[in-house]
Amino acid sequence: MTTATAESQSKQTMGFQAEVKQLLQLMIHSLYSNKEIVLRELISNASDAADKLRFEAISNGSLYENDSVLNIRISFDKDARTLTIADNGIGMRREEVINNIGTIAKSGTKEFFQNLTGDQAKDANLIGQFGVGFYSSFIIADKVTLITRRAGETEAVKWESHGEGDFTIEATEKAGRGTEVILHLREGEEEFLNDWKLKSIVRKYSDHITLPIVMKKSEWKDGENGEGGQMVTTDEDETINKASALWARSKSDISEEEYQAFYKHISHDYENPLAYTHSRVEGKQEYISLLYVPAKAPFDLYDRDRNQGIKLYVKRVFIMEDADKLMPQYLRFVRGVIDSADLPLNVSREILQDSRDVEAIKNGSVKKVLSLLEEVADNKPDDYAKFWEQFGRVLKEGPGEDFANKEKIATLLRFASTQSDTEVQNVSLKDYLSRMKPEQEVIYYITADTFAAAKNSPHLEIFRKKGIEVLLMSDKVDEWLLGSLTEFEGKKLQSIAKGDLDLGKLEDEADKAAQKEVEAQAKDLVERLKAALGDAVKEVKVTHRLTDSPACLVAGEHDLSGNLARILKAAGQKAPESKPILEINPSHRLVEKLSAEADAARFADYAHVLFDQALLAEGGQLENPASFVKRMNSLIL
Ligand SMILES: Nc1ncnc2c1ncn2[C@@H]1O[C@H](COP(=O)(O)OP(=O)(O)OP(=O)(O)O)[C@@H](O)[C@H]1O
Repeated sequence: MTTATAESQSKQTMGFQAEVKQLLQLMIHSLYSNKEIVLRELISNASDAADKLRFEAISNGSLYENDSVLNIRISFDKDARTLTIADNGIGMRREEVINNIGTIAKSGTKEFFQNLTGDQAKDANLIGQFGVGFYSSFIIADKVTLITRRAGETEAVKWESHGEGDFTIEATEKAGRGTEVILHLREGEEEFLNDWKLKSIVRKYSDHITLPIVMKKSEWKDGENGEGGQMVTTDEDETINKASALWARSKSDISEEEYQAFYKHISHDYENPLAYTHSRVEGKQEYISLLYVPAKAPFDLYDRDRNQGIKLYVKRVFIMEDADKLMPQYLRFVRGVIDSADLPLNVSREILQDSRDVEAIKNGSVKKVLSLLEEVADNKPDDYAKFWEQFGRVLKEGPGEDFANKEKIATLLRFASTQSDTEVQNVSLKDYLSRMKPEQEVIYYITADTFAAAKNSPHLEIFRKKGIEVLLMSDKVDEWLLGSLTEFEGKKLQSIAKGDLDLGKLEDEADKAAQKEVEAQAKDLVERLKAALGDAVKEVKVTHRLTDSPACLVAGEHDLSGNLARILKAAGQKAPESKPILEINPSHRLVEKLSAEADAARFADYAHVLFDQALLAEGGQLENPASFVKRMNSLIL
């Protein structure tokens, strides 16, 4: 990944990975107005390094090297124009420095770069989500020196770069373990050499960091001989943040701003969260959870390999960040902290996997998030609409994944419907039930590849005529959802494009008698069509659903819908072969014309065209488009 050109045994110059170069350029330009984040990012890294040391030291106490009071120290040197952020955390070995600081090893890097638009405001937001981390240093520094020693090792490493194309790396000495980042400030960045200003930035961004952030105290010194006084730095240390785990504090002591700042710290998001829930659970399992729902979906929401989301702590000690064990996939957008009082400190990923305690914590946390969403849906519908737009498609994975909470998730789902006929998904199943006709027994829906195909589907004709609402489903995940969500509050969900259409009590006896009569009259035609279409269809029937279109295709009651079969095929999966049923509308002029056609060859052409059109109307693809065109032409001429 990096190209090494050895300059000497001890000092090497190496090129940044191409993506790093690109990111550096972009970042310096688009985040320039956001300089303060540099401190936030570097403090955050220092705090992670301390967490890692604490965790490793559980099994190897000697890593503390007689220095177990962990902290972060910030200092500046006005004359040298440097700002230094130092920690006594885990530190890095030479290869770690090269791998961590010279390359971007994150999942989703490619998607990230593809998403950049060149629009500064939009890109700044994306870069924020991606997490600029250490590289943000170059927003305010034209040279960065990093000196680090891994806990337990003797050799230290010095890394240095101007943030352009390359960096140097060489061996050095460092007494204490941990990392020191020295920013050589750019011209015009003097505010970072101001004691008061630095402290106010640190307080703003890092109050919730659990480590003490220490700076030298400064005090006012009067001038001598009547000259003006000035602030001078003393030798005394001062802790400038609250340094307590925010989630462990009592709710009433935490301000809205602190909750928001903490969210930004753990999520690297620029925006405030949409909602959060903070609770202390006591009883069999004791734990604290502070869980946030973001306002915006991250660019890698659909990347199933991402493992971030929930940080697990045991008695304030950071253990790991592993969304999988603590949140189900369908809630993978949730960010936050879970701090258990019962799990062993040396808990490993394997233990987490099988732990009943962890399962209980997970179940409890899922309930909290679902209740939070319910609360937002009930009390802040505009916020819920925003949530749905960002995460609705992910939540739709829920009923298939989380059987125990199926009903609860179902009440949170929103759909587009024929009620408003717009693409906006804002109809809940409860709304639907409340609008159902008194005689209506099931919830009707249609699935299609696109919203337009669903909305314009011929299958809807009878429903529109009778004023019966139908849910319009066109997200890919809808088919998966409908596989597990088959009823809601005792009412079955029924596809209007599958099986025989039985409108039950929505039809009166006169309707049914008229239908029977049409069927009897079309019996001959149906037989001729079956013979002409042969294997292409499972059956031919007189429709019940169409009023304006000549024909439509319907899947058998127990067959896959045409839409699902196409999704599976596109995904390269084998779908069970099932032939569609062709339903015809004998009162349509085209069908009348077909019925009157005595010439067998022309009749067959009409029959195939009718079938192919019905397939096209529902978003399907013709097996043999050329023969469709040929037939159409022969009929036109
Ligand atoms: N002070 C530090 N001590 C030890 N390791 C560090 C330190 N700073 C950075 N690193 C290492 O360098 C890696 C890259 O840091 P960087 O800030 O670029 O990204 P990150 O922290 O992994 O991601 P993000 O900032 O998006 O959370 C870190 O994951 C960590 O392994």
